Amino acid sequence: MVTLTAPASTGSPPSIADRVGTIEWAHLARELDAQGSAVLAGLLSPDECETLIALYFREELFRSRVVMERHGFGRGEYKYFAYPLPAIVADLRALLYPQLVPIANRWNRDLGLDIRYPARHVAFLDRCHRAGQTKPTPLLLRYEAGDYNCLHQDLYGEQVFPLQATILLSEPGRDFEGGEFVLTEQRPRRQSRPEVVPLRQGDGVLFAVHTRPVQGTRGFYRVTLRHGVSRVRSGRRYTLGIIFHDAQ
Ligand SMILES: O=C(O)CCC(=O)C(=O)O
Ligand SMILES: [Fe+2]
Repeated sequence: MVTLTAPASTGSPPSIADRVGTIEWAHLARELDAQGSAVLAGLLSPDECETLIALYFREELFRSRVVMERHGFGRGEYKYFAYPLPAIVADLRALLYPQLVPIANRWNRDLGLDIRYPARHVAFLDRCHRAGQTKPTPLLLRYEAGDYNCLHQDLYGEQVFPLQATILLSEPGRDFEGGEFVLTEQRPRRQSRPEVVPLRQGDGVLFAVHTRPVQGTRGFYRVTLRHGVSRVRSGRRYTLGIIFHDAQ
């Protein structure tokens, strides 16, 4: 886990760029290599979380709403932002991406894949758009008591950036109970490994979208990841999802 420096009590919190800049990316990369996920503690302030939750009710900001039960995805709902993204969402997406590119490129090399990612997010989006993936994928999710999110992978076409982020906007214990962020890792010819990632309000979790390399005794092998959310027992839970590829 990487803990970000708490904003000074006077003045405004540091910009997203300053916060992303102070993250110990080398440490985070080791965590991602070891576990397939890593926590960014205190990525957003409580005020920023509440502001993002309030956006959920501004219909004009979104391109679509998905009721998960209708598709067998679980229970609860989410909304995909339309372009232009709200500034804080656009900033997180554009600023986290370049930090993740070296990890993504190394993972592809270790998996024997030819694809490499450009240093800037606009260049990767251009690649997505040319492949017909033009719709924005950042989303807000909302869960109430009894809701959950089935294990899944956020793939939206052949263009895939192999890491993504989810930020918990609600405070566990106060706003909701249950609703844990869960990852599973399926290893070749072995049973799946579950991992629950404890998060507080404002914490982000970075994780592999679909596959990642794991160092074995005879080189790297590929594991398959899925993520989801256990049942919310009470209250309401909101998250912000940042996916770096666009959708068809
Ligand atoms: O609500 C969550 O914690 C998971 C959200 C999710 O599936 C995503 O961000 O892609
Ligand atoms: Fe997801």
